[in-house]
Amino acid sequence: MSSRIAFLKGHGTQNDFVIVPDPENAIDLSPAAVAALCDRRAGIGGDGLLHVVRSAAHPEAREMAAQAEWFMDYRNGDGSIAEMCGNGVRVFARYLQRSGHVGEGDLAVATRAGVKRVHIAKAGSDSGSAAGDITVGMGKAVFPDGPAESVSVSVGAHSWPARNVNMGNPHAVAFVDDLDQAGNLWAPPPVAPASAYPDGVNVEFVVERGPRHVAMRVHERGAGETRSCGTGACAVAVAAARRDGADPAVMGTPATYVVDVPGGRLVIMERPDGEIEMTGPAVIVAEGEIDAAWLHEHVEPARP
Ligand SMILES: N[C@@H](CCC[C@H](N)C(=O)O)C(=O)O
Repeated sequence: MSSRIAFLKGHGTQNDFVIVPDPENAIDLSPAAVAALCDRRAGIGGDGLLHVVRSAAHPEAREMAAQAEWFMDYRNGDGSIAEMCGNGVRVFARYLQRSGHVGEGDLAVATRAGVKRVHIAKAGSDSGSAAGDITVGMGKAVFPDGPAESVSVSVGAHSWPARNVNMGNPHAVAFVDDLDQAGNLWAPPPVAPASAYPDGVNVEFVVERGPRHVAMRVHERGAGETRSCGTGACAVAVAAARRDGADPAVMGTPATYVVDVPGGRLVIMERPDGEIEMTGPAVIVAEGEIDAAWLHEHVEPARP
């Protein structure tokens, strides 16, 4: 291992990530090392980490290498692995663009939830965002228990019915009267039955803001309360649509929802075939070098 490891820091609607470019998958990023890098006081700080690896060089992505050159090896801030990160994939694409690996336009990114199609808008176009927004084909939402509210979410003595929505990763979406009712979301709010989520769950609290316009707060599995969650915003948009009686498959037209998060705004469109597109910003804010000796202290020793 060299004595310095390059990193960048970026965010999408303030869901922030440490980015570690490692094309040949040569860096030992143990859960402890990831947690150390994401620590906001003793490390760089981030809700999660984007390990940028060539698909051909990663055992979990090799089969996708023909479709997508790059694999987003996503880790939560506590070091755990997640299947997918919607804000992360936009920031991942922005990194690839900034580093010259790809240009504006279309690209494919391999993730643990399959290959995602990404479109990087031309700078200054479309949304008026200086860097150009990024749109991601997020796939279809799955309702493991059907579209009705099948689980419940609690905060203190208060409990709400919630929808179980899977966007590659698990979500529980609860509509509340006021986002303050969610209280402090650093600890995971209890979700029942726990058996609905054997691997843990991301929990979204949602209020209506207007026609096809909602706002949310989120507790992210493996990170605590974050300022945004892209997969969560998609889960919220489809849950809101079903609540409004808007099913694009039945209507034959897309349903578009604006989802406000504490860190900004995401626009989610569900097509009649169920495919969901998410559009939002992605920003690289810094780059630097990690002292490899410091990181090495956090790498778990190999077991005999
Ligand atoms: N912030 C992400 C989701 C990251 C993974 C999540 N915490 C999980 O464990 O499933 C997003 O933007 O989607």
